[in-house]
Amino acid sequence: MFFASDNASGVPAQVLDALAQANAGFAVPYGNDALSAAVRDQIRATFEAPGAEVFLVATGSAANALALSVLCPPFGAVFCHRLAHIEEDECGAPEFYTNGAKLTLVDGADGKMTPGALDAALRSHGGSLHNVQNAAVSVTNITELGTLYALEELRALTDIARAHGLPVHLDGARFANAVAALGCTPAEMTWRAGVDVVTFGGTKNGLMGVEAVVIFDPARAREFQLRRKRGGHLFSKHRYLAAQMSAYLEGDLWRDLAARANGHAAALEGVLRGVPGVRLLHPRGGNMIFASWSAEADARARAAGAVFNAHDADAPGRMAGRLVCSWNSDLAGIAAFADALRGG
Ligand SMILES: Cc1ncc(COP(=O)(O)O)c(C=O)c1O
Ligand SMILES: C[C@@H](O)[C@H](N)C(=O)O
Repeated sequence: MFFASDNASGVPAQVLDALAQANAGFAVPYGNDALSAAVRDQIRATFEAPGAEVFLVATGSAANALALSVLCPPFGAVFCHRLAHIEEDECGAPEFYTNGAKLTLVDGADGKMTPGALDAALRSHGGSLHNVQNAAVSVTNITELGTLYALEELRALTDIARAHGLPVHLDGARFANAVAALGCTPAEMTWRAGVDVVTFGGTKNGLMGVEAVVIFDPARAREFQLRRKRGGHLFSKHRYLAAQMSAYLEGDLWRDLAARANGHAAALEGVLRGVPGVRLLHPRGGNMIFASWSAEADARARAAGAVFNAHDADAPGRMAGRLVCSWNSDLAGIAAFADALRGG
């Protein structure tokens, strides 16, 4: 019954095997080794973007903050949902790595910006010398509330950004879960949908700690390279990041792992719908569910060993939780969780 986060999941054997294989002998450092070069090519092929530049880092926050630093100047503003991870959970890293840019927050139900709200925010900001200048738009898919932007919804936002002359960053910490849910290709959810820079997440989907920043405009790549080094995020023993990512891409393991995590969440959703008093708070887009229940049910579940993050409830006296499923969640734990909520 461990639903705290997909950051808590283990690493599949294929990835551990790849690390062991990459451990043989010596390899030149800092990403100049053959395996790192091969992985960059593998990612370009996965995204159908032969001209893209690819950079591996070890955390999603570093990926986001460094990506935004090449899109937004210190006097700029990044427009994002008010619950965006870059706003809520990165301790000011985007503001730090952009040397002071602001995050301008946009509202929208279920963690999703609407084109109208984004356009209104862009029109009402940055109009004069006295304002921070509108500089970029950031979208998360799967969102922080576990919901999903359809391709046409994503395109509607990027069209608004383009109309205002702004680039788009996609926080893809759960990119694989979104692609698996949409049944689309990586290209269709990125450059073909108007995204300029994407973080291709691996850590939540089974890797030990690797995220790939994919920059579709190579003109921005040199600055990213320098900022990654200056920020202390250029791994010297880079082959171990590359080995994880190589296994992840091999045979589309990344899609399979995400489909499994999404499948476990679908099973959990199905069971929860049958538990009296449980309310689902947002449409499930992938591997995360937000739901509420009585205080008594919450106490029973936690006493039974369920581990999950508390969330704002939908009514006084009720409790709520974020339930995150991983590639290696187990169906027995899902059933036990529902039984604990139900009370027997
Ligand atoms: C939507 C989203 N973006 C980015 C991150 C950042 O990842 P990290 O915790 O590796 O910095 C997370 C973390 O889980 C996340 O949920
Ligand atoms: C910080 C926390 O939200 C983390 N990003 C997670 O999704 O578990």
